[in-house]
Amino acid sequence: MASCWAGRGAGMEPPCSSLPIPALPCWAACPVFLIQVRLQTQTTYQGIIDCMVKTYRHESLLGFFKGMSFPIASIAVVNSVLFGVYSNTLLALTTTSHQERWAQPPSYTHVFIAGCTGGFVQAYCLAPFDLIKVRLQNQTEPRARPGSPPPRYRGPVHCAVSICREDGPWGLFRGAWALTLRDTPTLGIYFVTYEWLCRQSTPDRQNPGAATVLVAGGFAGIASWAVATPLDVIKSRMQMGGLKHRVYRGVLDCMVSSARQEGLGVFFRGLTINSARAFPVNAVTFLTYEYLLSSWG
Ligand SMILES: C[N+](C)(C)CCCC[C@H](N)C(=O)O
Repeated sequence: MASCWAGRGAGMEPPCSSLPIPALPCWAACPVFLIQVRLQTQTTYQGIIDCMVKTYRHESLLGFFKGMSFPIASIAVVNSVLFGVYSNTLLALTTTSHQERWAQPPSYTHVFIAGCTGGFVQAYCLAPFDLIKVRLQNQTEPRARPGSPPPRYRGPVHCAVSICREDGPWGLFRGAWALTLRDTPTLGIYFVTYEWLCRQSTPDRQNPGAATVLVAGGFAGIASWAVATPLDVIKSRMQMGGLKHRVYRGVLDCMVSSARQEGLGVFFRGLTINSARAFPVNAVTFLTYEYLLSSWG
């Protein structure tokens, strides 16, 4: 069996099914994504509970799952790009193979550069999926209730086609620059936090155990979301530009006018809910990554 799981003592087995693991936390995380996006882009809610109650009253339980089928389908692709670019950049920078990664750990600078590179590349793969998710999640119309005005987008494909028709194919990349600014440095921080926590809690040159990987992955997610939230707010607002929001001239314009109108607190909207979601999602993500690396690497 894989090297990562080998040196950890008798009875330590890798998880039996690795690929389907992220599916469950992803679906469970849908309502959290929806609340986060609405809190960040709409001013009608007083907080998490208020947003949940209003969404439930107006759109029923199904309302919480709006806009997620498409991004969930894309998660495998986006994560493969991120982790693939990250580990290959690290390989190119350090010439240490995956198997020797814990015995000859790369420097934190190399981990940071590889994380930033992965973040930069994945941002452009993620951009169209994320745009569609944000647009659909911001539709507050109840589903198919006779007599009520129809929502602007009927589903992810209709949303993509409408954006292409209105703004051309590049319209699918609206907000992509803010997304790149959000993900490039914060994914560097993500991988550095993970590596640091693993190394702190594992004896020198040994592979981290499954519990260590889960905890380190969870905290890496929280740390990177804590830093990313201000730009996440800006990204979501720019993606909504032209719909419920005014069109911003750029990232800076969006930052300045949001802060002027709503105060500095605007940059931390969705932080609590993001962090609560980030722990389990990223714990499972890293466990799956380590398992796959050790069995294929
Ligand atoms: C860089 N940024 C903070 C945006 C995301 C970092 C973690 C990515 C993970 N797929 C998640 O959804 O939590």
